[in-house]
Amino acid sequence: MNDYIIEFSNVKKYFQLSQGGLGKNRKIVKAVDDVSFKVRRGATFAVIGESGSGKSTMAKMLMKFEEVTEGKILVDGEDISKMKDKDTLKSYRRKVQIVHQDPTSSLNPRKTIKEIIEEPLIVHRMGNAAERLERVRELIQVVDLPVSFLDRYPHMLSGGQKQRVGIARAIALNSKLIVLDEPTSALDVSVQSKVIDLLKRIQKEFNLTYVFITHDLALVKNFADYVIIMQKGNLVEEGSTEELFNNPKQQYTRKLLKAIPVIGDDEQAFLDRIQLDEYTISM
Ligand SMILES: Nc1ncnc2c1ncn2[C@@H]1O[C@H](COP(=O)(O)OP(=O)(O)OP(=O)(O)O)[C@@H](O)[C@H]1O
Repeated sequence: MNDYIIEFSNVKKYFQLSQGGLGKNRKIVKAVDDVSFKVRRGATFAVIGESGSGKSTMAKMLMKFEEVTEGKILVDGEDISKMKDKDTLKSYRRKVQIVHQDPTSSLNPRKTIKEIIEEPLIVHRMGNAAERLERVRELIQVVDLPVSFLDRYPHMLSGGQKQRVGIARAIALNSKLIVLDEPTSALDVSVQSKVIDLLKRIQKEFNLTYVFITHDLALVKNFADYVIIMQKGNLVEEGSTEELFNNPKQQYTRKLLKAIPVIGDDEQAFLDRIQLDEYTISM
């Protein structure tokens, strides 16, 4: 099997704006401009960049919510831009799932937790009702929530608990590739650490690859294996997390690293805890 689960080769995504100029003079936004990288299977691959640098556009292309303008994206060696028919797309979407930034807006408030986790199983016609219920019960326990939560509605859960539900839903179909779109930025620092612990544990358990989109460099340092830095649609630097933090080559990266806020006591405790969890079994 190929070591790399994702390969971006000279990927471009240009948006033509409907406003601003006519004909040839129509304005174009180069959201992603000639970007190439590879993501190793089982790794946590962080995509860092300021707002507007192209992170979400890359995730959308990976999930086939946007088409590439030029270039190639291979997933498991297959060129996803060639996937057009409904069935191929549907089976591709089983492979890649996303955990959204804000669990409050990403979980349907009118559905129970059981219905929310079960939804992808229904969409992909997995099992009968009894088998699905069995799977949902298993999933809620994987994310360390009690089975009794299945009858509750999202508003009855805390932010961290809701994000656990989002994670359970993302792994329901046994997808191996998960896009984490700022998965902890809407959570308190103490809750963040627990969600990161959970993500680390299930990554090992199910051999997941994470594409971790974030602004949070402090978190990247303790969570990611490999990092790319995006600026205005361009990939400006990449490397292993250690390499990049210890020896940044580009001025822009150095500027970003300098901008990591001085961390407060509870954040330091959070980072210490993450490091500690490398060596201990977390609950
Ligand atoms: N559908 C679209 N039409 C036109 N321009 C777009 C579209 N989607 C994104 N863009 C533009 O592409 C650029 C990259 O946007 P993108 O959302 O990928 O950045 P980002 O790094 O994810 O930002 P954020 O961290 O704020 O989510 C921005 O200039 C944005 O305005």
